[in-house]
Amino acid sequence: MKLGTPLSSSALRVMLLGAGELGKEVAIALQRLGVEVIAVDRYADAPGHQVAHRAHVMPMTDGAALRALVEAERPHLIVPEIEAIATDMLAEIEAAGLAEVIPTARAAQLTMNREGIRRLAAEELGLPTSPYHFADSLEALQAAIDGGIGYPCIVKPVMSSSGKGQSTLRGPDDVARAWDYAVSGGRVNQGRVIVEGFVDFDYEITLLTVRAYDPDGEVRTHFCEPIGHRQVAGDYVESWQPQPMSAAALAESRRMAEAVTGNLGGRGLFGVELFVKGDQVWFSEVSPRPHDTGLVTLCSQRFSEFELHARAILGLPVDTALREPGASAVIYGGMDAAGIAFEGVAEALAVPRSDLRLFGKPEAFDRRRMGVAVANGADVAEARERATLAAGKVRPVRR
Ligand SMILES: Nc1ncnc2c1ncn2[C@@H]1O[C@H](COP(=O)(O)OP(=O)(O)OP(=O)(O)O)[C@@H](O)[C@H]1O
Ligand SMILES: NCC(=O)N[C@@H]1O[C@H](COP(=O)([O-])[O-])[C@@H](O)[C@H]1O
Ligand SMILES: [Mg+2]
Repeated sequence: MKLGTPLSSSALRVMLLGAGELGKEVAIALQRLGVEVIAVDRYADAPGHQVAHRAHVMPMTDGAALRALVEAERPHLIVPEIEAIATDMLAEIEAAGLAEVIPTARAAQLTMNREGIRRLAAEELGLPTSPYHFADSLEALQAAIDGGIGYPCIVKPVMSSSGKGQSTLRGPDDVARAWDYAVSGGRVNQGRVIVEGFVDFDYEITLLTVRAYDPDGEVRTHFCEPIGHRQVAGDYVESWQPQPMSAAALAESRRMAEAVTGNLGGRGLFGVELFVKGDQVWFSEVSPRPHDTGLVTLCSQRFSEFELHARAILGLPVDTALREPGASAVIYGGMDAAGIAFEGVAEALAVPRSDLRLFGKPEAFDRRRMGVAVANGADVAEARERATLAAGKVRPVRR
């Protein structure tokens, strides 16, 4: 893949489908390599729009509109960034040779919908997962729970992320509410949910896994150090790297990550989500792109997950080395308001070895992620303490 000069006839053009906080960092990494970046999202002034060469606003679930934009912009690479895209159209675009989809159109299709990736992992690859069932109605959901999934269990829309539409059910009284929330709260309403048996794990990790070309032209799989994280209501609030693990659990995690990313194919960085109890590991899901919990790599690795993704998709070599222990802590909007301001930033940055990203989202919601604090420490415990302290100093306020 030849790098050129942006905005000239030699430009290498990359289109990001989704331009949130993760896409913003990918755009910056690409721009540092002289790539022309076209950022697309469902709303105006998304974080990635603000750092791209061109910005477009459109419903990415509209296949015809997506194709028209690709034909107009002629990107060399299309990089999905969010779980709400007309992936069947991506397959058509790839088949027509209009652009290359990262990592592949098939991978985007399979991971965009929980059913695709879960059936692949559990039924084709034989990876251990939670027990699960899919349901198209409240009655079918109740029947699946009564038929073996039991309580506690977790219900999620088939197309969603960051915990949207997800609830934990403790008993029969919770079922109707969980169904209503799932069909109204997903990123795209498919009228279909997954119900999963609750896995009683000791801890959960994201294993960032990179498929990248070696100098000899072969695709090789590289692993980052495992990232531990804490989730509240299905959304990550804190992550750290490295997560200590037994040698057996780490080996099993890598085996499962290699199996699933190898099947999905293509090149780029993947976030493989795994649950761990002792030496036992369950596959949960995988993002074929940078992962929110991987924001910690902005401070903990020699190259962040965003730089690794950029390098891998451009066909360049990667280095997944940890630099030093680090942690990240999320800053939420804490209110519903547009054009908010941030107080306490100086105090946050006075925390030793800390840094901050404020994403610049035009509108805040109570539980919308608006920024993140990262910090290093002598060990993970110190890094976590600092990141959480720094995040807590930042106070979103109405202007
Ligand atoms: N079967 C399960 N058993 C126990 N905990 C679970 C289960 N499924 C999900 N969780 C918890 O909920 C979190 C979010 O679930 P999941 O990753 O499926 O949602 P998501 O909406 O795709 O989130 P994201 O996009 O942030 O990855 C998990 O990281 C885990 O903490
Ligand atoms: N877990 C997936 C994830 O973190 N995705 C990140 O959140 C953005 C959407 O945020 P928004 O809902 O605030 O617009 C996405 O665009 C992506 O950057
Ligand atoms: Mg997840």
